Amino acid sequence: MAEPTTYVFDFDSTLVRIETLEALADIALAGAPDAAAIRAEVAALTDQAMAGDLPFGEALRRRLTLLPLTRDHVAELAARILDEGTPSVRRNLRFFRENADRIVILSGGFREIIAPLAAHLHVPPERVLCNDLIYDPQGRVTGVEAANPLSEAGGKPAVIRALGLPGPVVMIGDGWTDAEVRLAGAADRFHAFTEIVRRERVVAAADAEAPSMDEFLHAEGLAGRWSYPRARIRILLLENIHPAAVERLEEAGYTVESLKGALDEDALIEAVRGVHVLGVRSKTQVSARVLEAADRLMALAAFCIGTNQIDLDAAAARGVAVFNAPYSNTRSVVELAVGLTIALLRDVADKSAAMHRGEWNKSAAGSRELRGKTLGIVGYGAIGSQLSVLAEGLGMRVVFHDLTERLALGNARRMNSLDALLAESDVVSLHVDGRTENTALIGAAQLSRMKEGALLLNLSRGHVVDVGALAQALGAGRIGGAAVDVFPDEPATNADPFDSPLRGLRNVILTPHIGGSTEEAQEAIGAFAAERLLAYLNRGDTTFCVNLPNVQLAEVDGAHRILHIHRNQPGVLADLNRALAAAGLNILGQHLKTDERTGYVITDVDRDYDPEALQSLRSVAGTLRFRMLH
Ligand SMILES: NC(=O)C1=CN([C@@H]2O[C@H](COP(=O)(O)OP(=O)(O)OC[C@H]3O[C@@H](n4cnc5c(N)ncnc54)[C@H](O)[C@@H]3O)[C@@H](O)[C@H]2O)C=CC1
Ligand SMILES: O=C(O)CCC(=O)C(=O)O
Repeated sequence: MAEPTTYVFDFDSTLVRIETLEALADIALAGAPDAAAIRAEVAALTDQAMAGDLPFGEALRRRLTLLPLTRDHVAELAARILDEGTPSVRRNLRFFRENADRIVILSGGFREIIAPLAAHLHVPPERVLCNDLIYDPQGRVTGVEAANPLSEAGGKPAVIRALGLPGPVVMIGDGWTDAEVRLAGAADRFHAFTEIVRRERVVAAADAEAPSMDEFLHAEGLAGRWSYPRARIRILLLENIHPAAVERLEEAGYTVESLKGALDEDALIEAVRGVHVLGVRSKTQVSARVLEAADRLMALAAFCIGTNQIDLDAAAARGVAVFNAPYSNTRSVVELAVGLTIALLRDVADKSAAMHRGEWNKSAAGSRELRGKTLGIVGYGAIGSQLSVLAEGLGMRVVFHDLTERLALGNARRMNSLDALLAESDVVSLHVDGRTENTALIGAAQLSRMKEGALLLNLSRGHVVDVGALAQALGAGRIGGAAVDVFPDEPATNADPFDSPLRGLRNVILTPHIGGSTEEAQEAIGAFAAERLLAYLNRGDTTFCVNLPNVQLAEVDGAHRILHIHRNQPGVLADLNRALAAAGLNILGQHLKTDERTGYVITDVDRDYDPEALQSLRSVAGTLRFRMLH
């Protein structure tokens, strides 16, 4: 039987994202007047040694001489070393724990710092090969044990050879001293680890480059041949999505590209090829043509509420899961609607513009209080119903109209028809969703049914109002004022021009689709939508998915998970289970959920199977998408 492979891991900038001596310098030099200069000198010496420009032993001694290090400083760094774990190491803890008997940690660093992380990874102390600090009686660091080969140049290959390992040796690290292990013949393969720092000379000397532990495990066949390193999963975010989302997705190991504006259909068709996850806001039209070109797309996120910009049916027909953030910006929209209502009732926008022109016009004519007026809310969903509560709190009477049965909050009254609502309201606020049937929901006929001088707010979608008809009604004085946040044709970026028949009209407040654009809302949306994407990518969870059956799933533990999305047609589950049985899979758990067009089957299986045999699952009739997680 072949002897098992030993995996030898460097520590600094490999298992942890720090360089120990630089982190110790920060602690030991805190508050010292020359701290920055000494810190820079320490970093320069580390770089020279790791790039192979300075012998390791000399660099180590010179750095230790520069620092007033004590036992307390070392203890302080050791206490927080688990927090410094490299991101891709932290998400692959299972690999370390399950293979601890095949792992060696090899480092020119210090035992006190490495030991806590080694214990966390279940690597036994005798497999931690590193330097030992020596202290004087006052606890000051005076150097390292000189007899240890790791304190000198060429130490790493010597130590590995001395182990006399019977099987192949694979080295992974970021520095020249790691490359030397392979160059000296003490390792059979060397992976240059570049997640934290990338050194050309080290990469050039390596058999392979590992931008993350996922890539290393994949290259070594350690995660199973079906696994796909997360860094190879490309996420494209458009329309200036909040950095909270980018950070969260990158931290989880995915490759994220973020663009400021929206893309038109042709540009998006080009951009979406090879992309696994697309994130948009309200302006990017994700049409059937775009989806057809999206050869790798698994998931799509609308970092907003509305999903009318996405062809949900076409996405479902390709097994592409679509998510949104249904609640994160609702409060922001409601607050703006309240503010705009007051501004319209008091003619604030025109009075302010006049003041800017140098005109003083103190008058109560036409200015009215909010209190006692009737607010008509069209669309009593998450936003409409929240507005209802706030408006009542401000003393308004509320009536609402919705197509579906909704619980009336407070004293709000349901109106059986839109016309009845229009006839009774002093202020009409639109909060319907952007379905196509809502095009021109408010046109000339509806405007003519509103009370003389009533106000109209549209913070829903541009096509819901016929803006030509609204401009006419405003010009004729039938409507007393309007606040419009959304438009049938919105510029794709801030650099593009805006035009509308509503421009220049009296008591009309125009805002550039900013109902949900508050810092709070954008951060909350970023975090929420990113979590939904991660739940889907990492465990197949479709909670809050708007176009596939919703299944809430826990993390897969001790099993492999097969995700199978198919057309909802008779016999798929039976065929799938026949194929699973033929592939020799032992099923540990299975969920099936369907809606009228799609079925979603999640099968957790024992890890012991032939991956090739799984290919047959792709040919089960009706299959739209098939994915393996482990
Ligand atoms: N201006 C902005 O920045 C923002 C705009 N929005 C828009 O606001 C819309 C509403 O958001 P939510 O309240 O969260 O959605 P929601 O889905 O919770 O509520 C929409 C309600 O409108 C009702 N509805 C749809 N068509 C109707 C019709 N013709 N007549 C009467 N009721 C109708 C639905 O039954 C539903 O109860 C979103 O779909 C989005 O288009 C959302 C956030 C920010
Ligand atoms: O600000 C955005 O991206 C769009 C907000 C919006 O309209 C929505 O959430 O549906």
